[in-house]
Amino acid sequence: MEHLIEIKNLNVEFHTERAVTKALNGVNLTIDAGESVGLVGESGAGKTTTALSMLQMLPKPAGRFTDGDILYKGNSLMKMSERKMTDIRGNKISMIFQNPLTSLNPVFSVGEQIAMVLRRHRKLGKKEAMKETQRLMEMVSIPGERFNDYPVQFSGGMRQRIGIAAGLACNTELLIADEPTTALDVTIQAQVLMLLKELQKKENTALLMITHNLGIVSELCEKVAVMYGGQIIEYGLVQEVFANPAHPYTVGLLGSLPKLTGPRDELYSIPGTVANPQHLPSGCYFHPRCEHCTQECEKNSPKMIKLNENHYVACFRHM
Ligand SMILES: Nc1ncnc2c1ncn2[C@@H]1O[C@H](COP(=O)(O)OP(=O)(O)OP(=O)(O)O)[C@@H](O)[C@H]1O
Repeated sequence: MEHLIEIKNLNVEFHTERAVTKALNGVNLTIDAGESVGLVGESGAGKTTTALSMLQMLPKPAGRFTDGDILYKGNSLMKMSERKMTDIRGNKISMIFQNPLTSLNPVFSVGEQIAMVLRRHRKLGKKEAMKETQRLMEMVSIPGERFNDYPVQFSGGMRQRIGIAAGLACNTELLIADEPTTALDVTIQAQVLMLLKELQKKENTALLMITHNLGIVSELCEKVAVMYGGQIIEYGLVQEVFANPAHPYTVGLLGSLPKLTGPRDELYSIPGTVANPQHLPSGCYFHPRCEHCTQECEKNSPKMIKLNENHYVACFRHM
């Protein structure tokens, strides 16, 4: 079956006057139609860079693809003309950001902004676009009469729901949500996430959920990809990976979650600091923090291996 998205050995660097940051170091990931995938890992692991690469929106001139490819339904995004890419961006692949105020333009009403997307990508006329915008706003429980209100007139939770409506405006095939609820308080967070899940299922949109929050992944996603040092080091069905984490880093991430039931253990935190992408270690990037580290781990980089149909890991302990 053709994948909706196939990221193959993706390498991205950021070149600044001071340093070269190796943000992505051979990312491999597939997303199929309608599938929901959680992308997790500590700050700096390369999650946002992976997402921006899919939209060909790396900050320029610092961001550079140095190797690999991204296929959208079998076609290379790297080789695509800017015109075709503009059509895919915001139409087939959309992104919801952490703070929707930065992606919503303050000088246009929210209705106008969604309508603009519809007119451009779905070629709707003015009246049709307005009607469709109001339908979308109501789908995320914002009254259609608020079409002419400006972003500042909405609460944070409402703005994020508008972000979701805008993200889904064009029969989007893949919605990328980058920490979409961290700026919201917990009850509103839960509402926005439930809505996202509901709409994703209803519209059969694939979802890439970028988050630090493993609880969100277990609620919302079928699959999970764990990132470390610009690589995916464990991947599989959420139930399988969370029940039997195979990479010591994933074990650490899951161990650092507070338990709601049972005896209260000390909260575990992974020793050491996140790999520095300006000075990556030799061998397995996690080895300086790993309690199972051997000489092999210091020297060589582990390849991703299949543990079973639903579970893959890159760690010498499993080879
Ligand atoms: N425009 C840029 N210029 C230079 N370095 C950058 C730039 N954008 C990102 N980086 C670096 O690339 C690495 C990966 O960053 P990225 O934002 O993808 O991580 P992340 O996993 O999304 O982190 P977070 O969870 O904090 O958002 C980091 O070391 C970051 O400092």
